[in-house]
Amino acid sequence: MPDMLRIAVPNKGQLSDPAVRMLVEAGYRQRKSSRDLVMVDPDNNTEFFFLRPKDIAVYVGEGILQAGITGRDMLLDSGAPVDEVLPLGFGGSTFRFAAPGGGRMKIADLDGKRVATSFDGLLRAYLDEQGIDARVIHLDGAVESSVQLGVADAVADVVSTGTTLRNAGMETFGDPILVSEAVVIRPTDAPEDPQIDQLLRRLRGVLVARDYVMMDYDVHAEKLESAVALTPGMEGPTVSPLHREGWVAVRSMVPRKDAQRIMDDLWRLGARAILVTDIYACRL
Ligand SMILES: Nc1ncnc2c1ncn2[C@@H]1O[C@H](COP(=O)(O)OP(=O)(O)OP(=O)(O)O)[C@@H](O)[C@H]1O
Ligand SMILES: O=P(O)(O)OC[C@H]1O[C@H](OP(=O)(O)OP(=O)(O)O)[C@H](O)[C@@H]1O
Ligand SMILES: [Mg+2]
Repeated sequence: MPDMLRIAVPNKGQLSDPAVRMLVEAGYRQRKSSRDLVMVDPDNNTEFFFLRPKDIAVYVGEGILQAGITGRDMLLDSGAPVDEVLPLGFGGSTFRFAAPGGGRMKIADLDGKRVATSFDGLLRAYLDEQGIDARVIHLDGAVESSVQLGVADAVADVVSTGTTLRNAGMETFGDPILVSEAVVIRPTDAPEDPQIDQLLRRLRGVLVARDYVMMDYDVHAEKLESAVALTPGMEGPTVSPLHREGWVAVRSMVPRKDAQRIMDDLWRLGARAILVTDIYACRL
């Protein structure tokens, strides 16, 4: 038996629940209480450590844990020797500048100003790259209040819906510094690991099961080529004979978001008995 795989999972914050949900969908056991710090899953020879999202890159970078789930923004902010190996499609956000009256500001206006953030590493790197000489004020959270309270002139912060900024009377300006989402990270130059490959295959399977549905339909053989052009599938659809002269049954994966439009198009083409079902799990 190989050593137990050790994986870091966010213990709180925006990424915690969706990360746990995804691991459960991938067949892993998860903690019962939000106070548990460690959870052993003997069936999968895996141990999960519940850690602060910002610390996860540090643990993985030190090689203590073989992989972790964190935000791309946190990974880059940490400067730890870790690589992003799989984007996970949740925890989507942008990292942006904002200030009162930001609508009329440019990034160059930050020269000589104070900018508050919880992501010093990211912000400093960006300011240096842009050649802007601003003072970085580190805050642990609730950064949006800093301007109103007079400790900063602008902020660089995580923006999702923009509600928090709006409520603080601020507007974003400049291009986003970074577009982020939850990602799986591994130590830089980590060796091949069959257990990690299996974890990643399972997570990719969850992503596909979420994004795709299975579509079945019957169509006249004469229309098969046009129908298949609408539902090309992953490696070509399965076509089986029907017990009805001149007709075939087709089965193909289609993107979930396009399913209704494809059903309409197939119907117009003369396809019938069009069925859509969820994919519970998959390995492609
Ligand atoms: N409102 C949001 N919507 C989506 N993703 C978000 C949102 N806020 C933060 N994130 C993302 O979630 C990740 C974790 O951020 P979160 O704010 O939960 O951690 P945190 O507040 O710094 O954690 P803690 O303060 O508990 O250490 C980051 O990658 C961030 O980009
Ligand atoms: O654009 P919005 O949809 O309003 O979301 C963005 C806010 O969400 C996060 O805060 P969180 O709730 O994690 O609090 P924190 O300041 O303690 O990190 C982030 O730091 C922003 O403040
Ligand atoms: Mg937060």
